[in-house]
Amino acid sequence: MLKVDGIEKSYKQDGLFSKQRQQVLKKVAFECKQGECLGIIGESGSGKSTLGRLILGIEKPDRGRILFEGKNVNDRRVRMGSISAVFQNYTSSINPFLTVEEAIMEPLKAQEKVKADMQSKVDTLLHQVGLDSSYRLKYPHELSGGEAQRVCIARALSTEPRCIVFDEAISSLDVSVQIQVLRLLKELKQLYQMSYVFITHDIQVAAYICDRVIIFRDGQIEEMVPIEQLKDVQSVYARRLLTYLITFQVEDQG
Ligand SMILES: Nc1ncnc2c1ncn2[C@@H]1O[C@H](COP(=O)(O)OP(=O)(O)OP(=O)(O)O)[C@@H](O)[C@H]1O
Repeated sequence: MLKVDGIEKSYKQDGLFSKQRQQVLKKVAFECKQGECLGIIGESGSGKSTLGRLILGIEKPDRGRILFEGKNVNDRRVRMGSISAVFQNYTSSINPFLTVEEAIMEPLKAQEKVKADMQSKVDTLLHQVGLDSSYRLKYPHELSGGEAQRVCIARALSTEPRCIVFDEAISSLDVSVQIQVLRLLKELKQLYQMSYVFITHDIQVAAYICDRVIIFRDGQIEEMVPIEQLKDVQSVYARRLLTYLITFQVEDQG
């Protein structure tokens, strides 16, 4: 369904006259199957978000290609309505001047797919993310973090995408809200048979929702494992990273 084929990406390094480029992604290749949740775990700065932006077509790779159902995501028509995103920063993801209803309908308007029964569609989406119709006319500043992120999920679902990229999408929520949202995402994935690319630094979250994970290191795939084999990763780096993340999370929660 989603095929990342040998992509490379570099950015110009800081400094007005610098000609040097930082190679952020190096020959990254993998596939995400239909209905699969593929986790991307890696250290800060390893290139996870860059990879997410390339999958979403927000930026283009220097080399290689990303195919969605055999077609290049560089073409807006290929990704529009088919690939959605939910980012960490839910407050800035929603236009503060739009009501919840308008925010949810925004992607459909962009697709010129606004229909007469739009209100019932908004109600259905709100219901699916655990919010009732009374939220329709609220503004983002009237929502809690968890509610705002549910609205972002409803908006991402509005076009009935076949793939959603989550970039640290639940990291800033309280742990209890994280669990609710994760349950919700699992149910929705099953309901719509969607694929998820789930970028996270949280190993427990990955263990809960992902079918497979890619351990990312310095812009490259270090290892790719089914979630049930996560504790058996082979490379020394992957083992160290996982141990570090688990220790960090346990300390963080204790
Ligand atoms: N638009 C950009 N211009 C220049 N450099 C960039 C740009 N975007 C990312 N980078 C650099 O690319 C590297 C990878 O960044 P990226 O945000 O993809 O990492 P990450 O793994 O998502 O990190 P984090 O977990 O902290 O979000 C970093 O060194 C970053 O400074």
